[in-house]
Amino acid sequence: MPSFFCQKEMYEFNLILNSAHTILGCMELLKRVKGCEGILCVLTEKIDAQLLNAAGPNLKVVSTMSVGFDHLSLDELKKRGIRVGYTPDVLTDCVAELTVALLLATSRRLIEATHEAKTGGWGTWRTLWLCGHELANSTVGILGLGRIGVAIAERLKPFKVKKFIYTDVALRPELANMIEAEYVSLDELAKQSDFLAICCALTPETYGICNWNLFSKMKKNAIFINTSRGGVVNQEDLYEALSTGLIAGAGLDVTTPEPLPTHHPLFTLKNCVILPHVASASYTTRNSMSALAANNLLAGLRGEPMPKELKL
Ligand SMILES: O=C(O)C(=O)CO
Repeated sequence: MPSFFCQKEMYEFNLILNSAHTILGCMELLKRVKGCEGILCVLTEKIDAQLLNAAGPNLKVVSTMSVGFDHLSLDELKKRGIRVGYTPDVLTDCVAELTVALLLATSRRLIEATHEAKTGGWGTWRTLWLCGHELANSTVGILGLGRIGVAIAERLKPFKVKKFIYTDVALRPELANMIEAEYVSLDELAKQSDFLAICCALTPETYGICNWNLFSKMKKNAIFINTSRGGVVNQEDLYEALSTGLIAGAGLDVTTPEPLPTHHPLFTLKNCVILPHVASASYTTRNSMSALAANNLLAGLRGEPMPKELKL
């Protein structure tokens, strides 16, 4: 995990780098942050009251190499006057691209198909074998319309999608106009969507919002795609919806927990495609995220405006 902890000396910053490709244990992390002025973290590191107390009063800035910030206790950071940097925009294209790939892999059953081809299931050509659902003439719903939702819609439009609809805590007229998306209620989003892409941040309001209540209103042919955070989905309800044919399929890049244990029931379902949180995993994007996170950190340490600061 590329975490850095900074202590300012006379002219330079002293970097304490976790260069191991593992998450530091809680006790180790608490030990290492002591006295630091800045922390550069990734989304697996919980920045909560315990960690902030361990860091102590020198801490001025937390820079997360992620667009999501549900791993940060914002109230605690605000209370202590600690500035926060994050990495929006630089990953939008990459996440949108992966979302489209996951949507197609799920709706056209690509993982099942390659498995059949490899393992002898490929017999004579059969009329309905491995049939899926196509985007042409479909209605695509977006739950949480931000930059990423718009980028997904822009990429899906050439597939001849008939209509884009969205819901959010408020109307997003500027973004919606870019993709000619219509605002609907959450119920209507569930009822009308052939493809439902979840793009909202994980907040107390969105925690578990994709639950039986939502799935039970969806179409039987609907494909559910989540590249936001696992916490927005009630996974027991999703399992029930998928295994009983209430909806046609789900593609998940995010789960609860991560990694999802290999014995998890969702892994037993052919109509559930699960990826290990790789939406932003391109060399270009990860480089941009790292550079932005480092620049946010340095600006915060120097008391300068950050390239991307979260307003607390
Ligand atoms: O930046 C984030 O929040 C991610 O989830 C990276 O994919």
